[in-house]
Amino acid sequence: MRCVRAPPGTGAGHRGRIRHRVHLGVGVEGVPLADFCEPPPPGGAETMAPQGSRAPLEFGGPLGAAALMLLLPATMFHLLLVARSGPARLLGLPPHLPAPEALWSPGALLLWLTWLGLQAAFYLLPAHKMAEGQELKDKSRLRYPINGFQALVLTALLVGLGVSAGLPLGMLTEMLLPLAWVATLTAFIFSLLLYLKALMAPASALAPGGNSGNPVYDFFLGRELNPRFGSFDCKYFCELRPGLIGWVLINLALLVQEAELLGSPSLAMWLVNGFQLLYVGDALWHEEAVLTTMDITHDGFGFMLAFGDLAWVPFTYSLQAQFLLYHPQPLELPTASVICLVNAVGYYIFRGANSQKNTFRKNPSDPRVAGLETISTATGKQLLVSGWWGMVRHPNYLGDLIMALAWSLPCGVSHLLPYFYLLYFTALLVHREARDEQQCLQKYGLAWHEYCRRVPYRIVPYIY
Ligand SMILES: NC(=O)C1=CN([C@@H]2O[C@H](COP(=O)(O)OP(=O)(O)OC[C@H]3O[C@@H](n4cnc5c(N)ncnc54)[C@H](OP(=O)(O)O)[C@@H]3O)[C@@H](O)[C@H]2O)C=CC1
Ligand SMILES: CC(C)CCC[C@@H](C)[C@H]1CC=C2C3=C(CC[C@@]21C)[C@@]1(C)CC[C@H](O)C[C@@H]1CC3
Repeated sequence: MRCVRAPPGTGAGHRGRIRHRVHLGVGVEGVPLADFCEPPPPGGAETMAPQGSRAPLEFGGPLGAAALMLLLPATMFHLLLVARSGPARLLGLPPHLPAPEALWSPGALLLWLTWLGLQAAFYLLPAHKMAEGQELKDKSRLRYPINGFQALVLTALLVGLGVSAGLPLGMLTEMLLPLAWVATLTAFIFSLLLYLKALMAPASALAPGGNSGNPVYDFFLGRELNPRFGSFDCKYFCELRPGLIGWVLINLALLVQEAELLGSPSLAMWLVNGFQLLYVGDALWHEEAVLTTMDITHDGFGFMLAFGDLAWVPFTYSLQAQFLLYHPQPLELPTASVICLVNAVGYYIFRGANSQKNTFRKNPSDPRVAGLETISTATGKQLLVSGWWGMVRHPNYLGDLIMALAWSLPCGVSHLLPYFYLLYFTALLVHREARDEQQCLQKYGLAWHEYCRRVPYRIVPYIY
């Protein structure tokens, strides 16, 4: 990287800030390295990163993408089948493969399309706030409705009305297989349409990674960054609405079904439902924060996210509740209290870290974050180096993982199956953390190196 001194008044200088500013190691003649590094060219850091066919391939390239496209749906169906089997062995074969008619049901298709339509209608309702996304390559910013929490409340009201009018919500648990099947088909068809749409999109609309030229890889990762039909943003809609709200609705149906079978829901089922509802409610309450995640700012919308959002999240994230319906677990109050404490600690770290960063990114002078130590970077942005973000480089992942543990503990320790989410999520976050580090290194260069020196652990203090 060529290094020059940033002229006074540019982003790299940050004169006049009342902040404990940290200098980035020492460059030539004792001038801090941060003040030397050339800011990225107009268009932002994205323009510095290799794009299109020059971008390094992720996920094992086309072969890895093809394998994942088979492996992910296969894993989801394996989990759905094993959860209802007697032995519930994560690593064993399911006792029987479903007959084709157990997978296909026109009723499930109708229900699924109605669900997508309902959530799309809620998305299109007037929003109390419109948020702006990150700056795009062409310097424009997209606008997004902030009404996800409203969609959750409206769904709850509608389901509540339905149940009081006699809707057999518990029956949903018997449709999970055909629903998962139509969700997977929808994800395939949707990704294909998005891929074709992206062939006509201008270069400026393409995602940095998903336009390698290899159709399998690009189909998996997604070619277009923010595919839209008018003002309807497909990726933003799918990331938070049908899948996340569907997840808690499936959980609720499992709770209702358990109550019908046992007379009342078990304490373990209450805990799993409560914890995961808190998580989903929190995500929708802080909906705006999703606009800065790599899924929205970096990844295209292809099979990975379409399948992940529409099928993987509702049908595998509800695994603990599925397991509990078929394998009820006794849970004493003292154990339940300890599990609640674990979830509370996880949530405290997760929310504290996410809110601290979001507040800082919105307004670094906000009194809640103004006293924190920072490192200046050549882009003009700063990196927090104390508070949550001074403990490890991804404190929010740590909190998320602790919560994942709390969601499995109510299922006891007799089976590995309910711990699948914790295992998968650890792998996902380790991989995601590595991808984020790579992107931050491209964005912040030397300043990121300095951050890594100051905060050496990635997710778990003193361990990783
Ligand atoms: N349940 C699930 O399946 C999943 C949950 N999640 C959760 O979603 C949330 C969002 O995660 P994710 O999108 O991965 O990314 P993060 O919220 O962790 O954001 C990473 C970004 O934060 C900024 N940043 C990093 N370090 C600092 C610092 N020291 N000071 C200030 N800014 C910093 C950088 O962006 P910049 O500098 O450009 O602002 C970086 O790219 C997390 O809580 C995660 O646990 C994520 C994936 C899946
Ligand atoms: C199918 C593959 C294994 C990968 C799928 C990944 C997706 C399931 C996740 C990618 C990023 C996600 C985020 C969330 C849910 C899971 C997916 C879609 C959240 C919405 C969960 C709640 C948090 O508060 C915010 C998360 C943002 C990222």
